[in-house]
Amino acid sequence: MIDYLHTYFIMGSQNCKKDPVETLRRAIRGGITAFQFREKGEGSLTGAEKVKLGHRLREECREHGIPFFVNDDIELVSEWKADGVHIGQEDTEIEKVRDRFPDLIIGLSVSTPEELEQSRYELADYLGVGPVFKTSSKEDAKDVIGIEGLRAIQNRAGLPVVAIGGIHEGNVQKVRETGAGISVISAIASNEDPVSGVQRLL
Ligand SMILES: Cc1ncc(COP(=O)(O)OP(=O)(O)O)c(N)n1
Ligand SMILES: Cc1nc(C(=O)O)sc1CCOP(=O)(O)O
Ligand SMILES: [Mg+2]
Repeated sequence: MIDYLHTYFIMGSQNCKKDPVETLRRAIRGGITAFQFREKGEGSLTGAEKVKLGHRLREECREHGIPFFVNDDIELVSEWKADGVHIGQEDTEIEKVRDRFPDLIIGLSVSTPEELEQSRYELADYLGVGPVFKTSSKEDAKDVIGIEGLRAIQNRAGLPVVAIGGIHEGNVQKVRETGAGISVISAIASNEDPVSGVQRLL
């Protein structure tokens, strides 16, 4: 595993109980190792408001040495001087992203061994694999793959993997045992106290 994948927090304002900048600040205090800005879905910001919030979250990450990832939108990579981007199977093709940003950290979503084989996954730096468990944070989530599904992709890919989907303090140990990193939205963003939300995952 790459260090930054250990405890990877994903969030947009639509996920937060409190102010998003304060939520990220607390998550950083708790010990997250990477952050992805995913402003997406019902209640999310768009346009100038999204760009402005992205700048504030990016600044928070920079101050604390936390890698900042953009979800989906490669047009905002340069605007925010992001460290990386995370793309899925339905987003901009990885070939195009790698051509345009040779030095960017690129994460690619993979849900099944078949998807893996059909992807140019060797162009990615890491794979986001899931949903490992049932999630309510992504409307169009694919079928749950479980720990076995996670291991099947890990064994084939030979790339660092971060697991995603429904990970919380009650099941995190099973995921940690696979050697994958963990990425979460609700276990931190929906926690009344994001500091302890992170610490319970560590
Ligand atoms: C670390 C990580 N893994 C997987 C995803 C999901 O990406 P995608 O399939 O493109 O879905 P959206 O997040 O864009 O709805 C992710 N964002 N991060
Ligand atoms: C953004 C995302 N991608 C997934 C995938 O399976 O690719 S599951 C998911 C949502 C993760 O949120 P939570 O930690 O609240 O379940
Ligand atoms: Mg996507």
